[in-house]
Amino acid sequence: MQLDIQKLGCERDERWLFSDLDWQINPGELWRIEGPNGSGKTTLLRILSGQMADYTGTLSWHGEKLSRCREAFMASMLYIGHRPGVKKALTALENLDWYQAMSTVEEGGARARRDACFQALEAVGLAGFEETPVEALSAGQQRRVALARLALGHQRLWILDEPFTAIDRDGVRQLERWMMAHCEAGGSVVVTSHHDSGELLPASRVLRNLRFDGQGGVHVDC
Ligand SMILES: Nc1ncnc2c1ncn2[C@@H]1O[C@H](COP(=O)(O)OP(=O)(O)OP(=O)(O)O)[C@@H](O)[C@H]1O
Repeated sequence: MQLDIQKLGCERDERWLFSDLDWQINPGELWRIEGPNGSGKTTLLRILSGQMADYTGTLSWHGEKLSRCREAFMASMLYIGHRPGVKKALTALENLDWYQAMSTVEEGGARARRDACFQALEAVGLAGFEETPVEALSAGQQRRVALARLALGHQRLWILDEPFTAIDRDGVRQLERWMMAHCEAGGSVVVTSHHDSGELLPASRVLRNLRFDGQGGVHVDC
């Protein structure tokens, strides 16, 4: 087991968004989180990714309470929020290089790190835009800079909030392929999307669904 969620609950403005949620995220599973606006999808992802502590219940990572293994958990998890989360004054390459420097153990030095960033930008279709300031990129390209972190990363658990936003059809398919390949290689993905979940995911054997009904109820695929 990877992430074990027991009796999870979150109250906002005197309304329980969800309560008593029991759920397990195992290696090889791709969880699609669905639900109406305001039902609590982003809140759930913020809790899972360790950004929000205002909840009831217990989260465990590989059998250990998250509060006791936070550092190991944060090193194993990649969160990309619904905003691109990139620094607009920096170039695409500088953004990725900075992210790499912050998040990984130095392997092979600065040159190897830079080469990996070039490859990641190429993988998301941004070859030739490496030295472009992010503020001069389109919304979809900015999102692609953020998603390039998936190509760099070594994290087992991906938590992605609305990653398809502003991405064109080819980009959506590519991202779907990455997510499925990640799970088939033993990783896990949790993803929210208002997008009709593309074309590839619905047929994937790794797909599971968690649905908010908008009235405090959550339905988890078995
Ligand atoms: N910082 C906050 N303080 C208080 N309430 C908040 C805060 N952030 C979100 N909420 C409330 O929590 C509820 C759930 O918000 P959340 O963003 O999790 O929903 P969502 O399902 O992701 O919605 P959407 O589909 O619109 O992105 C909303 O009613 C929202 O008003």
